[in-house]
Amino acid sequence: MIQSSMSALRPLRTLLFGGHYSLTRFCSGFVSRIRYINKLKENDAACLSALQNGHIFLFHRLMPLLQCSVPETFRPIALSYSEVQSVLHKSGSDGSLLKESILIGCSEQNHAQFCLDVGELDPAAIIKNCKGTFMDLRKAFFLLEGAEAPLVAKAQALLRWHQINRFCGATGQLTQRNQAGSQRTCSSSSIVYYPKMSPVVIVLVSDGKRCLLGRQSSFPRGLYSALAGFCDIGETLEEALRREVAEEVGLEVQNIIYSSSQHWPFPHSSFMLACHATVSPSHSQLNVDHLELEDARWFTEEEITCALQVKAPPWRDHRPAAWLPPKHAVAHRLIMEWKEQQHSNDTE
Ligand SMILES: NC(=O)C1=CN([C@@H]2O[C@H](COP(=O)(O)OP(=O)(O)OC[C@H]3O[C@@H](n4cnc5c(N)ncnc54)[C@H](OP(=O)(O)O)[C@@H]3O)[C@@H](O)[C@H]2O)C=CC1
Ligand SMILES: [Mg+2]
Repeated sequence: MIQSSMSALRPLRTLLFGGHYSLTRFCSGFVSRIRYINKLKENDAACLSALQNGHIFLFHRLMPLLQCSVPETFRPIALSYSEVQSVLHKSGSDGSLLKESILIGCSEQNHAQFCLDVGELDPAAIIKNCKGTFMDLRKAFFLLEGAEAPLVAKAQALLRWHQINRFCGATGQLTQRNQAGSQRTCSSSSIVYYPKMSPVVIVLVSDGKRCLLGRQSSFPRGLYSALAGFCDIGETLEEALRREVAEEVGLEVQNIIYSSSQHWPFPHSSFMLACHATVSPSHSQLNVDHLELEDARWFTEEEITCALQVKAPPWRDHRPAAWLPPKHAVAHRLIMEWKEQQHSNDTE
């Protein structure tokens, strides 16, 4: 089903070193992969050839095709070009759809990776032929392991971006994509459009002994998370963060410390910038804006430890126990970092 890594290396070597590659140079895997992806974005013919030797992840109306190996363990299915050709053929398509595949990356085994939305075709035939299932990303994202969740999220974000950027905002004309799908151009206005992410700040506020979590009414029952909000045009990260906390809970934060970032596929494609911040205990009185948040409250370390043990909301309880975002979410990372910090404070 999956091509051997040696055969997939050939196009990469030829492209980078014109066939006279040096093994020593080639062995710097990370740099080679990055440059390979960059070449594929610039060179349509090379990208088409990489597609013929690459791995393709199928989606149906933005739902990834997943295979369940062990109960509750899902993986995206990597298909070869000929396998997708055969699947399309069996679904009554002539295979020309394959050219619409979008480049998403390059595996550590040097397979160029692509995604393709087959939303026009009957999903039942594809599911039967691939022995998989198309699953809503909101559910799939949390069932996938390690590096596969961000890859699937990136693929879905790119597919969505292409679906909603078919026309130029200035001329109303159709835009054309390059083969990699890394940009779209309007031939009439010459405007080049690139895939976009919306910057979002997310912050775990601490008063020294407790951390602040909130929930929107749209969250699953009992789920609490760090405060988050979209950056306005012209704002710095720090300004957006101070504004969001002031708007949502009426506090003025200090000591902003950057933690990490992540691409987040919801609601569309967000670039989460995660930070820690503090307020003094004497200025920790909350004034929650209930138009934005259903609830916000301070959690002790003990309460956080309990909440981390709740795996899913206890549906029958009238007031369900609080539970926290899963490991994939940068909010989870902020909470774990805060917990560690509490321990190092105790041992100082
Ligand atoms: N990865 C993680 O750990 C976490 C991720 N998140 C993500 O952060 C995102 C932002 O948090 P949230 O509290 O909802 O944000 P906000 O507090 O900014 O509130 C969301 C509202 O902001 C308005 N808005 C402004 N700019 C945009 C934009 N570019 N795109 C969409 N809406 C915009 C919309 O209002 P209107 O509808 O009135 O136009 C929207 O309903 C969430 O979508 C969530 O998925 C949140 C918590 C944890
Ligand atoms: Mg918010």
